[in-house]
Amino acid sequence: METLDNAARILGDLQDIISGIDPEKAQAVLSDIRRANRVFVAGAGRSLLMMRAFAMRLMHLGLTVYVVGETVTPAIGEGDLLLGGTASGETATLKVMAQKAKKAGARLDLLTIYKDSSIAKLADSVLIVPAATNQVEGGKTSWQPGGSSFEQSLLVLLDGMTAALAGQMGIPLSGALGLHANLE
Ligand SMILES: O=P(O)(O)OC[C@H]1O[C@](O)(CO)[C@@H](O)[C@@H]1O
Repeated sequence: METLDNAARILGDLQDIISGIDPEKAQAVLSDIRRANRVFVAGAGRSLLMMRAFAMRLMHLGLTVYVVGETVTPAIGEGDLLLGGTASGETATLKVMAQKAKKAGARLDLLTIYKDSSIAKLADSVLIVPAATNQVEGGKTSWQPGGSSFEQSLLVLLDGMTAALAGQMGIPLSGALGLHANLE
């Protein structure tokens, strides 16, 4: 039962976190995704895994999307969007990517907990995910390790965004898997 009690506690936390997200800011990111020539997603560790999952869904919807760091990911430039996911907003590798993307003329949207973080300060648009980490930094402290509550929130938020995007593009979600990899 301990496992299921913990899972239920996570679901309760997620409910609070998701309901604390600004819907207008979420729509702004969604509009940026639709407007972009190409979308590049980036992050580190488990945050990157969640961004990867979102990239797959954007591909399913027919958008041109790349994961930064993949061998086949091309140069970013004007008209493109770099969408970063980072709990701390301070991860060094993502900061360098953000700086380079801005220099190349791309737009930078960031999903993070901290609006005053150094990567958030570089961003054109910041969507705050009011999760917590296990660091004691002024605000909340999570009972879970590292950025777990942020990472879980990211997956749920981005799946919600996928459904909204599909609706706005007139694509039935149930039929959105036609482009899914057939070599697996
Ligand atoms: O989400 P952030 O703050 O960029 O941190 C990423 C780090 O967090 C982790 O995803 C673990 O929670 C690590 O794998 C990674 O190093």
